[in-house]
This record gives sequence, C-alpha cells and structure tokens, in this order.
Amino acid sequence: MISQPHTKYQRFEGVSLPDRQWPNKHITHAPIWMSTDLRDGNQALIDPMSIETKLRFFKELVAIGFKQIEVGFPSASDIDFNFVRLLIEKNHIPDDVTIEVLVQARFDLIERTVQSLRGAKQAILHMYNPVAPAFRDIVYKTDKAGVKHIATQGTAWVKALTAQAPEVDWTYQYSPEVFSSTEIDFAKEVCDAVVEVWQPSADKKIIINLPATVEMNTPNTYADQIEWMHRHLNRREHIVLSVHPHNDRGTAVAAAELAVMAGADRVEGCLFGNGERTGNVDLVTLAINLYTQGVNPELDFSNIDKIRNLVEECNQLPVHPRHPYAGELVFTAFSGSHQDAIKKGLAVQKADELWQVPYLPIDPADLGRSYDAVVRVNSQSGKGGVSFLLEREGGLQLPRKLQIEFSKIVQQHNDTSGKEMSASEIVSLFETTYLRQPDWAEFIQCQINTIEGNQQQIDIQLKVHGEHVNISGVGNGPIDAACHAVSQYTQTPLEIVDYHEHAIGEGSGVTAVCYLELRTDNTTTRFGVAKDSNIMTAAIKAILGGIHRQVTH
Ligand SMILES: CC(=O)SCCNC(=O)CCNC(=O)[C@H](O)C(C)(C)COP(=O)(O)OP(=O)(O)OC[C@H]1O[C@@H](n2cnc3c(N)ncnc32)[C@H](O)[C@@H]1OP(=O)(O)O
Ligand SMILES: CC(C)C(=O)C(=O)O
Repeated sequence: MISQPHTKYQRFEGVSLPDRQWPNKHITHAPIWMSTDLRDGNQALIDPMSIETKLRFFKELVAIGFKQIEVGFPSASDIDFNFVRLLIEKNHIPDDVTIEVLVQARFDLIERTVQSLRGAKQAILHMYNPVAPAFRDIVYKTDKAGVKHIATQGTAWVKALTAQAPEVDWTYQYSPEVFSSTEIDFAKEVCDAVVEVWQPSADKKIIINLPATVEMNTPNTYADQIEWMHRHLNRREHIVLSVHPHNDRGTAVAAAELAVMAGADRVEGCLFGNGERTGNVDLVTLAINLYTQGVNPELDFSNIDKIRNLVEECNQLPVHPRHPYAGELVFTAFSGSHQDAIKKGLAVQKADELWQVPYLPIDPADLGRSYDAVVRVNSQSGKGGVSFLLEREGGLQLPRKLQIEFSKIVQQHNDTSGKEMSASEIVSLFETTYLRQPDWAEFIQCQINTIEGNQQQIDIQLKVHGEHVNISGVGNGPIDAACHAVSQYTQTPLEIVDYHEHAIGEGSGVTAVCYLELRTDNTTTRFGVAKDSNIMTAAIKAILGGIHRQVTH
C-alpha cells in the first residue's frame, strides 16, 4: 500500500441531495425480489453450473418463494439457451413465476434471446449497456450520445423482436450498467429515453434497474442516488424501480436496505451473496433482516441449512461459518457470559411472546436450526454453557454451587486440551467426577422406621469389600438419618448443607437424581451426586459418593 493514497484514489462524490427523505423512512413490506443466482451468480463461478444443476437450483428458488428468477444469458452459451428451453418445454415454471434473461444491446444477441423464450407464458427480457464515464472513454470509445444511442437502439430492437413473439407476456427491463458511477443527470436522461421508446403504462410497467455494478462509497451515497432517480425520473408511475447492489465495499446489504427506503420497489441479488468479485447483495440476509423487524419477507428460509447445503453444492463455494443467519457458527456462543445470558433468556422465553433472548437476534428454530449448536464449550466458557449442555444432553439440573464447582473442573480440562468439549464429553466428565460409586462400599438395601418424637431410624445394608455390613442411624428425616449412619460407620464428621433432587424421564423409566452438599469439616464442603429409580437409594448413594470424593480428592 502507498503512504499517500489520495495520489491514487479519490473520494467518490455522489449526488447532492440535501433534502433527502430516506433517513426518516422505514421498510414496511417486502420489495419484489429477483434472484440472479443463475445469471450473475453463475457468471462468477469457477465452473458455471450445468443444466441439471441449474434446474435443481431453480426448483429451490421457486420453493423459497421467488416470483422473478433470472435464469441465464441465453445468447451467450448453449447451456443457457437449452436451459431456458427446458424450463419452458418441460413446464418447470409455475404460473406465478416469471423467468428473466439478460442480453447486451446487440441485435443478433437479442434475436437469439427472444428465440430462447418462445412459448413462455411470461418473461422479463433484460437488456443492459454500460453508461459510466470510464466505460464510455475506455471500453466503448464513444461519448454520452453514443451510449444513449446504444440504449435506445437496443430497446427499439427488443420492442420489434418481442412483438414477433406475441404468445409471451413480455416485460422489459433496462439497466444502465455501472449506474453507481454515472453522472446522475445523464443516467436519468438515458433511462427517460429508453422509457420513451418502450412506452410502458401503469398496467404494463417497465423495470428500470439501477445497478451498483461496482460499489462506490458508503451506502448512504447509493441511497441518495436512488432517491434522486425516484424523484426525477419521468413517468415514474409506469416504472418498477429496481436496485442491483454489489458488495465491493462489504456494504451491499446496507446499500439495498437504504435504497428501498429511498424508493426502490425491487431488489436483485443472490443467495448468500454469491456473484462477481465480492458478490451481489445477499438476499438471504436482506429477507431475514426484514423478518427480525416483524415484516413478512415473503421468502421462506424455514430450512436454512438445507438451502445452504444445496447452494454450496451448486456453486461449489462454501458459505462462511459466520455468515449472517446461515453460517454454521452464528447460533453458537462459546464465551461464558454470552452462554449464561442465552441460557437464562431461553429459560424465560415463552413461545407466544416477543422474542427477547439476549445475543440471539432471531429464534434459531424459525430457520430450522436447533438449539444444539447455540452453546458450545471451550476454554472461554463458563458455568452457564456447561450447565446448559449438561441439562440438554444429560437431563441434569445442577444446583448453582455445583455448577460453579463443576465448571472449574471443565475449565481445567479445556485448559489442558486446548480444544472444544462436546456435550457428551461434558456429561461423561460429570459422571466420572461425581456419579462414580466408591469401590469399597456397595449399597444393597435399606429400611426406614419412625420412632419416638417423629425421629426416623434407617437401617442400611452395605457390601463393604465384599462383606455384608449393617449400619444404622437416627435423624430428623430419612436422609439426615442416613447421613448419621454413614458418619458413625466411617468415623467422618458429616452434615448436610444443601439438598436438591429432580426427576429425569417419565413414567416407569423415571430416574431420581439427588445432589447433596456435605460438610465434612469446618472449612470444606463436598458434593455427592447419585441417580437411582428410588429417591432414597439415590440419596444414600450420594452420601457414599460424597464421602468417597472427600477421601480421594
Ligand atoms: C455487470 C454484468 O454482469 S454484465 C453481464 C456480463 N455477463 C456476460 O458477459 C456473460 C455472457 N457474455 C458472453 O458470454 C459474451 O459477452 C457474449 C457471448 C454474449 C458476446 O461475446 P462477444 O461477441 O465475443 O463479445 P464480448 O463479450 O467480447 O463483448 C465485447 C463487445 O461487445 C460490446 N458490448 C459489450 N457489452 C455490450 C452491451 N451491453 N451492449 C452493446 N454492446 C456491448 C463491446 O463494446 C464489444 O464490442 P467490440 O467487439 O465492437 O469492441
Ligand atoms: C447487468 C447488470 C444489472 C449487472 O449485472 C450489474 O451491473 O452488475
């Protein structure tokens, strides 16, 4: 990079629009969407799609809900021509879907394009020519009048040639290519001239598409250009105003959103932002952004993983793991405080109330994503994430102090391994740490009796080092009594500080889990945890487990 970039690059000056209205506008309904995955997306692929692949992709676009789909550039290749023929001849186009094709302003190419569309119920013929200064000077070696003539002449050819195929309900779309860097009054002059040649009406509108072929400056610059055109174009009521943002500066989504606020009726783009260079605007993000503002996007991404997989296969390009809404990691929290907040948010979120789970701008379930990936644990994680996974994977609802104790054990494990820990590894670490029964004492059975003064006596039969041993204790309740029995037998001071239990499962398969916090001396407490179908047995096993941990840790 050079130290004086202003000697090589200059700020792009947009249009002057001091009375701009768009900053006070809101998007209240979905724009008309046009997927150009099979055209602009396809022309940017290392290996363009085959006819079979295009057909798979087309069917998915229809299933998502696109009503306008640009399917190719039929005058450019036999694959694209034959694909359009296949769609028409094999009736793959639903009645409410219109296919679109692109062509340059060249007679023979328009002729072939019209041929490709013969027999379609309806079609959008999309013609473009570059009009920006650098293209006039460098590529076309002509002036403004020259490129305006290419546009009007091309439109006249489209008009004449489409008239020869009256069975098709034609819509004409014109793009002044590289609109984003074209003098605004000249862009208007060309579009007005095209509209005059085509003669649209309120019933049969023309689509004027204003591409940010290359993104030039901050997205507000594009919004100003669109609002200026929206306010100045002749016969605006006969025009569907369309935008086609590219993502050179990484702000295509913002540019498209501001452009819709500025008056655009229609947005062209690709799924997951595929397209030339840094891509076209990402229609998935745009649509789901609308959804999270309570606006129906009229595109269905309920199974986003399936759509992502198909697009990755067709494009032979991966979707980034951090891609908004669709990336593999976007519903995953590794860091402790995020996990804690998400766990608490999910616990109180009710299905019929406004979504307000911290850190999650959308309910993953709305996109067919499960909560499985929401919380993952590595060395950046805390008790919230660990206990979330323990509960989800093992059904274990740890009391808060045990959550803190166990998360430190997980942390030590992660610090040593340096790797992520799966939910099943966390459950297994919990089981080996807390649920292992002492090898020297096995619980066999117990009997509880109420004695004087509502005291309880418990008689417990154990197998200690292979020998049957009977121990007894008295207490305020059976667990207190069991604690005394074990304390006397092991000659260990033992007091129950806290007690939690819950069930896992339902019906005859239900298991009780008992968490006992035991004080074994004046300074430390230990947790004993056990599972059993009988709650009393679980409690006695928890006491034995707690003592065992006291001895062995
Ligand atoms: C921003 C965009 O995405 S625009 C779409 C771009 N997509 C594509 O180009 C993919 C499909 N295109 C193609 O395969 C080829 O361009 C074809 C087959 C259509 C035409 O190929 P060729 O006839 O070899 O022409 P080529 O692509 O080199 O185009 C250059 C010629 O077309 C002219 N031209 C380019 N675009 C246009 C246009 N939109 N309108 C009129 N003329 C044009 C150029 O001035 C140049 O003319 P010249 O040969 O007299 O100098
Ligand atoms: C043909 C036009 C719309 C285009 O793809 C672009 O300018 O990026």
